[in-house]
Amino acid sequence: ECEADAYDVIVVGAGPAGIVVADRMSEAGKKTLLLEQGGASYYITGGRKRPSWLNGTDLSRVDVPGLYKSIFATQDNLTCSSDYLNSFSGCTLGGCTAINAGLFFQPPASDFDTYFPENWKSADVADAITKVRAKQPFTDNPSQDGKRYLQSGFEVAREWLVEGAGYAEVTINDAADDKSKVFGHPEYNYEGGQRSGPVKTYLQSALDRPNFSLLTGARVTRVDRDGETATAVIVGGTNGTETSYSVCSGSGRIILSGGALASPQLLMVSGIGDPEALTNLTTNGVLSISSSDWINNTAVGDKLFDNPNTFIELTSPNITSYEYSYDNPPTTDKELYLTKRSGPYSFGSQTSAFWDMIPDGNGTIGCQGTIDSSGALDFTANNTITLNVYGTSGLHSTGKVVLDERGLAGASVPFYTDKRDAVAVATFIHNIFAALPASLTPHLIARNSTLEELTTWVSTWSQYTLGNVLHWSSSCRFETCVDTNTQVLGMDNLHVVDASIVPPLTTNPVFGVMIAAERASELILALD
Ligand SMILES: Cc1cc2nc3c(=O)[nH]c(=O)nc-3n(C[C@H](O)[C@H](O)[C@H](O)COP(=O)(O)OP(=O)(O)OC[C@H]3O[C@@H](n4cnc5c(N)ncnc54)[C@H](O)[C@@H]3O)c2cc1C
Repeated sequence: ECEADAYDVIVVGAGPAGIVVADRMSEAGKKTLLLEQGGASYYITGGRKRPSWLNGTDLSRVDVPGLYKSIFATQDNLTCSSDYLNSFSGCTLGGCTAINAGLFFQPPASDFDTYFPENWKSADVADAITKVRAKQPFTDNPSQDGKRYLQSGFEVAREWLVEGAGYAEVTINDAADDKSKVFGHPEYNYEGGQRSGPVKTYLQSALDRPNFSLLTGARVTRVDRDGETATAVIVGGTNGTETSYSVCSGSGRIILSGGALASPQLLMVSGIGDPEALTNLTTNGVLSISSSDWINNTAVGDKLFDNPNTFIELTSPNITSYEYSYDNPPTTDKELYLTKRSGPYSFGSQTSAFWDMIPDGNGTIGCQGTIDSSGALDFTANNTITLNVYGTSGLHSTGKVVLDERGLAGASVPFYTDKRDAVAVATFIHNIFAALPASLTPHLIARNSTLEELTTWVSTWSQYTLGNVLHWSSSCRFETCVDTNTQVLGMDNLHVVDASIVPPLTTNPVFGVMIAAERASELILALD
């Protein structure tokens, strides 16, 4: 009964969420179209951007974990252009999972039980978690020769946090529910010493199905709707041309998976959002839908979240720092990687991760630390490492997705507007500094700083404080922006499934975003 050229499901955006949901829709027999504005990333997708030392291999720069940090220096069209987004983000097959560090931590059950609505509690997402774990490999020991590399920082941190501060050493994803004073080797979604992620797993199973189509270089500019029914997505071409892709009338669904900045933007340019923002879009000539056809909802783009980051530089005579190179890795490390997928280039520079839950009224605020293999900014001498401290779940301060006069999305996230957040992060630092060994010297903040001094320091801007981690989430929340089936409020067949619907997690987002996409797939399929 569906029109010949229409789809059962159109998914906008091939990030981790869009790939998972498109795979599950096609698996269920839906004629599925996945639209991605970016292009090739991993070698298997046709990606060929790489340093010359990878010539002759079946690797692009995306495949090699140790090239992670180079994305901040050269982007090769893997990130979103300033004609599309006012933020640093992945715009390529895999979305940010093609450019990120690959840290892959399962969120604790308490995140679902505390912050998610009915139908999304830990018991409800248990199958979704099992599915992600079955389909997406991860490891805390990525080097294929089985050895751990660049461990001097890990050993110093273990002495400090485990022997000194009483943290438990755990295999992080085996003890996923425990995020109080735990320490371990970071988990990465790598396989065989290479970057994995949904492009290497879910996208490959989708591509094997005849009812699945993937279109790259396809930027969706808006959703066409007939009142409460989404009918098509419009893809912009060069010179203002437009192509329309329709969903089956009566039964089709459109799923927005553009990420926590882009999905609210797509809703707004389709006449769904805060009337003040829609009025601005109209004034600027971006929106031409009459205000009587708007779906007014101030929750679209509201309560955007990112983790506030603090860099702490630490020096110890027992540490040997390691700087990664894009063009010229040391010969032994290059050979180790090329011949055995081993050595420092088999992972993305983080050598340790740890968490604590800081009491906050009747609840808790999650805090995470990760330790990098080198110093940063003004402290790049050898013997130095960088500790990234972020506040995570339970933080109170949030921001907003803001559209500029061109209708492009950017982020406004004023960290620590709620002082409890700064106190929690400062408490985390204060607690671990109480156990800092004499051999480990912190820079810029004294080892005996008071809680008040640390609270002021984390919430005062410098190159080391108030940093964005680029973990955008929570900008289209359950019950105010989407219902618990991920349907946009006021719409019949328009969904948001990506980091936008995920509340602030205790862990880095990707694992949680993939769980959310698995759970959303179950709920969407159950609607038919
Ligand atoms: C530098 C960096 C490092 C990070 N490190 C980690 C890490 O180590 N571990 C971790 O867990 N998280 C990390 N993150 C965050 C994590 O990658 C993101 O939270 C996650 O990828 C979000 O998934 P998503 O599916 O919601 O959106 P995204 O990954 O942003 O994917 C959205 C996709 O949709 C496409 N799209 C958007 N709008 C349109 C449109 N209009 N038309 C067509 N296509 C569109 C985009 O091009 C993009 O490919 C990092 C992020 C960055 C930027």
